[in-house]
Amino acid sequence: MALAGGVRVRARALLRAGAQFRGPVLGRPEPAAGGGDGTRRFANLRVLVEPDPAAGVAVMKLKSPPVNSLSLEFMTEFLISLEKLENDKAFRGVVITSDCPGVFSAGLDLTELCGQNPAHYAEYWKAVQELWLRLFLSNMVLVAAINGVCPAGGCLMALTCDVRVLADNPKFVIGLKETQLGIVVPFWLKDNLVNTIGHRASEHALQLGLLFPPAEALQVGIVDQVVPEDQLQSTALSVMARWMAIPDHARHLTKAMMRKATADSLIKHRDADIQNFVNFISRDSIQKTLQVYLQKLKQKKG
Ligand SMILES: CC/C=C\C/C=C\C/C=C\CCC/C=C/C(=O)SCCNC(=O)CCNC(=O)[C@H](O)C(C)(C)COP(=O)(O)OP(=O)(O)OC[C@H]1O[C@@H](n2cnc3c(N)ncnc32)[C@H](O)[C@@H]1OP(=O)(O)O
Repeated sequence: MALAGGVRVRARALLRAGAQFRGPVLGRPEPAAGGGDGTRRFANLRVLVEPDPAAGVAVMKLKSPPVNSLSLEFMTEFLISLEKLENDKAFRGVVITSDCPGVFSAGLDLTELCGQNPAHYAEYWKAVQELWLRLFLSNMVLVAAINGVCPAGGCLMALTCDVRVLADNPKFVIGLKETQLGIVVPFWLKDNLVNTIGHRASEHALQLGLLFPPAEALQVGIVDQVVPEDQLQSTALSVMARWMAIPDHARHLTKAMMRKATADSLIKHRDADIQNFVNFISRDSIQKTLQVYLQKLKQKKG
C-alpha cells in the first residue's frame, strides 16, 4: 500500500529537507557504526531502525521525545521508515517499541489539534488514518513491544500489530481513554478494538475510557503477553521467530482476509471521517477543552 496523497507530499518535503536526517538518505542504508557487521542500521530524526536482515526482522524504536506524541512529522517519518522496510524483501517482520523511557506513545499530538486551521486538521487526520491503515494492512508481521504507558493514539498503534507484548510495570497502562477526555473514538478504531477483545469488553472499555494495567490488560486480551521489563525485547523477538516460521504468502493473505472488511469501512468513508473530525475539533468548546487539558499537562511538573 503506497502512502496517500497528503502524506506523500509531506514525505517528499521531508526528503527534500535531507539535512534533517541524521542517518543516510532514506533508501540508501549505511553500515552500523563500527561497520562491517552486515547490519543496516538507519535513522531519521524520530524513528530509529535496527535491522537484522539475517533474521528478516527490524526493530523500530520510536524516539520523538518527550512522549512520542503523534505529530505530523513523527507519523510521516515513521511511515517512510516502514515503507522502506516493506520495500526491502530482506524484511518480513518488525518489532515496534519506544526509545522514550516510560512512554510507548502519548497518542495524538494535542498541539497539532489546538489553534490551527481546518486545512491543518484535515491534513492531520488524514495522516492519522494513513498511519492506522498502513500498519493495520502491513504484509509484515508486526509485534508491539510496549515498554511504557500506551494511551489513546499509542494504543491505536499497538492495536494494529499482530501481537502485543507488555512490560510488567504498574505504570504501563494501555487503552482508549477518549471518553474520559470527552471525545469519541472513530468507528474504525472501535472496530479494531472489537476485533481484538470482543464486543462486550469493548463496550465497557470504550464507554468507561479504561486504561488497563498489565494484569488486567492481559485478562481482557488487549495484550497477548505480559513479561518482566528486562525480558520484553527478547520475548518480542522469540514471538516474532514463531510467526516467521509460517510461510509468508499464506500468512499475509490470511491477515488481509481477516482485516479487509474493517479497513475497507474506513477506506470507503475516509473523506466523511475527515470532515467529521474537522467539524468536531474546530468547535469552540472542544478547543477550550483541549487548551485546558494541555495546560494541565504542562502545569503537572510545576
Ligand atoms: C482533550 C482531547 C481532546 C480532543 C482530541 C480530539 C479529537 C480526537 C478524536 C478522536 C481520536 C481518537 C484516537 C486518539 C486520541 C488521542 O490520542 S488524544 C491524546 C490522548 N493522550 C493523552 O491524553 C496523554 C497525555 N499525556 C500524559 O498523560 C502524560 O504526558 C504521559 C502519561 C504520556 C507521560 O507522562 P510524563 O512522562 O510525566 O510526561 P509529561 O506529562 O510531563 O509530559 C511531557 C511533555 O509532553 C507534553 N505532552 C504530553 N502528552 C502530549 C500529547 N498527547 N500531545 C502533545 N504534548 C504532550 C506535556 O505537555 C509535556 O510538555 P512540556 O511541559 O515538557 O512542554
